[in-house]
Amino acid sequence: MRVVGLTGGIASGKSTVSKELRDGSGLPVVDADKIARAALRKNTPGYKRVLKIFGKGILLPDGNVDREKLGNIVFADPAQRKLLDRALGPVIARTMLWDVLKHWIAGTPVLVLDVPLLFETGMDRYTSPVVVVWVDADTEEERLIARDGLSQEQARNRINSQRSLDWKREKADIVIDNSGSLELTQQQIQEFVEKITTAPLSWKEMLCSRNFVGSVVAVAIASSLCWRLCSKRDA
Ligand SMILES: CC(C)(COP(=O)(O)OP(=O)(O)OC[C@H]1O[C@@H](n2cnc3c(N)ncnc32)[C@H](O)[C@@H]1O)[C@@H](O)C(=O)NCCC(=O)NCCS
Ligand SMILES: Nc1ncnc2c1ncn2[C@@H]1O[C@H](COP(=O)(O)OP(=O)(O)OP(=O)(O)O)[C@@H](O)[C@H]1O
Repeated sequence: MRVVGLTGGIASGKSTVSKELRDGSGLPVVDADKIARAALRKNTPGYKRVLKIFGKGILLPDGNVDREKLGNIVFADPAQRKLLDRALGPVIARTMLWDVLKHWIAGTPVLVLDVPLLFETGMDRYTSPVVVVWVDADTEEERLIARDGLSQEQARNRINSQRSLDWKREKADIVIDNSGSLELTQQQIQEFVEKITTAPLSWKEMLCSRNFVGSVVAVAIASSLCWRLCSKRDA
């Protein structure tokens, strides 16, 4: 299975690109933001861990986490953000791993992991190619403010809580420049989909493929059975 990493900055257009990959090209996408949202749902283990750290002050009257309030706390203070990352990181990582495994078992040929913190968490080591959705800094800030109704300070805090988009761009295998129109972005997506669905498998992808692992396991079981039968017969 080819596991493609999709990342970028906050509001750079990852969801826009991943929606196009899913709906336009039929590629399955594992969405880390969606998993993170589920991990904070009321009374889940993630919710309980976060509540222990941040206290009941981050709750809405109905007991759900006030995401805006928690966001304002963690994006204004790196130490608080680290606490949240430590509480939710393992829960998110476990769910993602499980999702990848399900796709591997089902024989999915190409899977996209949409992970905002792909580089920051080191997950880029397990994905290839790594696709970075890039926009210039002014456009990123404008789109973030327009989408989430944030003040400029709130938007800057959120942007600065991640590695810069230019740094991510340097580390990318493929860059999608989403500073222009959606049509221009769609053209780039089509070119990249063509590349990832037709490129031959690397040796790492072949070693991890379901068929290869299946064959190794089958040979191991068969030789162990043979060995047992032969040693019984000789005894
Ligand atoms: C702080 C929270 C409650 C704010 O919720 P809110 O609805 O305002 O934002 P949302 O979840 O839609 O995230 C928007 C974007 O913020 C950025 N972001 C989210 N968490 C982090 C983080 N810990 N560090 C840096 N950037 C982050 C991402 O680019 C993400 O796409 C929420 O972001 C959260 O629970 N974050 C921790 C989980 C996490 O690390 N998510 C990223 C998955 S890799
Ligand atoms: N090419 C584009 N032209 C105009 N607006 C765009 C373009 N691409 C995305 N947008 C808008 O910019 C905003 C941010 O895009 P999107 O939500 O896809 O970013 P994201 O990287 O997934 O954000 P986050 O990191 O917060 O999850 C959205 O309101 C989206 O509609």
